[in-house]
Amino acid sequence: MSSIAVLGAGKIGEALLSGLIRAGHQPDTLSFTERHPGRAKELAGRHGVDAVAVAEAAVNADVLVVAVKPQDIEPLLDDLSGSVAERPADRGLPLVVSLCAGLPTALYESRLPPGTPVVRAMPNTPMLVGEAMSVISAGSHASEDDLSLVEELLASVGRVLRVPEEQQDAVTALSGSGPAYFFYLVEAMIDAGILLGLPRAAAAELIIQSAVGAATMLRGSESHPVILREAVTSPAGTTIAGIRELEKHGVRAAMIDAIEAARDRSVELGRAHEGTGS
Ligand SMILES: NC(=O)C1=CN([C@@H]2O[C@H](COP(=O)(O)OP(=O)(O)OC[C@H]3O[C@@H](n4cnc5c(N)ncnc54)[C@H](OP(=O)(O)O)[C@@H]3O)[C@@H](O)[C@H]2O)C=CC1
Ligand SMILES: O=C(O)[C@@H]1CCC=N1
Repeated sequence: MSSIAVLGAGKIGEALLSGLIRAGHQPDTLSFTERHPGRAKELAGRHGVDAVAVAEAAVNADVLVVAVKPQDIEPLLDDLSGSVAERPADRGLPLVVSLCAGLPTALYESRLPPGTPVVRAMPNTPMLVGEAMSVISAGSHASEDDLSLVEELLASVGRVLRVPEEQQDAVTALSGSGPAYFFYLVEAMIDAGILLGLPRAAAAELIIQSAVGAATMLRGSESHPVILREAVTSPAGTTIAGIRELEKHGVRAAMIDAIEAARDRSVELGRAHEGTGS
């Protein structure tokens, strides 16, 4: 089994560690790096995984998963480029997997030793419960074996799709950020229940179970979401009265604009590092 080091064990890095352990990866094949000793200790205790220095991970791990904020990538790349170059020849180059929104594989390739294989991956937080949607793209030195290894790794915590790298900003907006939009809608619907006088716990149970039921129907059905929605929408009934308000408030257009803005931000995060390569 490949040894995997997660560089930056924040929200998504910890979700990955936790998802991999849940999926049966042995904790002694995993490690992570963190800037704050307190957080490193807490995580090591929670998951039974070793906290290591970036230089140690860069020399020893087979796979380096980069999970820092895009704004923090420059110092990490500086550290990595020196340390990866110090790997013993018989270890070969590590496979670098970037989870960072917006950052192209070309950025890593321009800063790491020549030939370093890089895969860009965009997972999402449902990997915590084995239901991630992860999307992967190969950089110019990543082989089919590299891509398959990342696919296998991420398949242990959810579903995986391959796309050409130019689609990754759109992917980031749709499935990377997507869970946040569902959580936002659920929050808003629970608030509506409170407005209508239901206890918060009851409103939450009604909406969460409805979300799980709707998601299960979407996954299991050959039907388009429109057909499923029409089946709920009775003539002169309650649902159409609600749908009319959603249309009046431009909720569909707002969702399209929101996802377009997220895509644009992903592009912008990548552009911030243009010209920093050697
Ligand atoms: N959250 C999500 O749903 C998803 C996030 N991503 C991507 O994952 C990346 C991380 O996001 P997220 O987990 O939300 O962010 P977090 O800020 O929660 O996690 C990043 C972690 O990396 C640490 N860190 C920063 N620099 C270093 C370094 N040089 N060495 C070791 N640790 C370091 C940070 O420490 P400190 O606290 O000091 O900043 C922080 O704990 C981003 O690039 C994001 O685009 C991708 C898919 C989904
Ligand atoms: O908000 C972000 O930038 C990250 C990337 C996708 C989900 N969270």
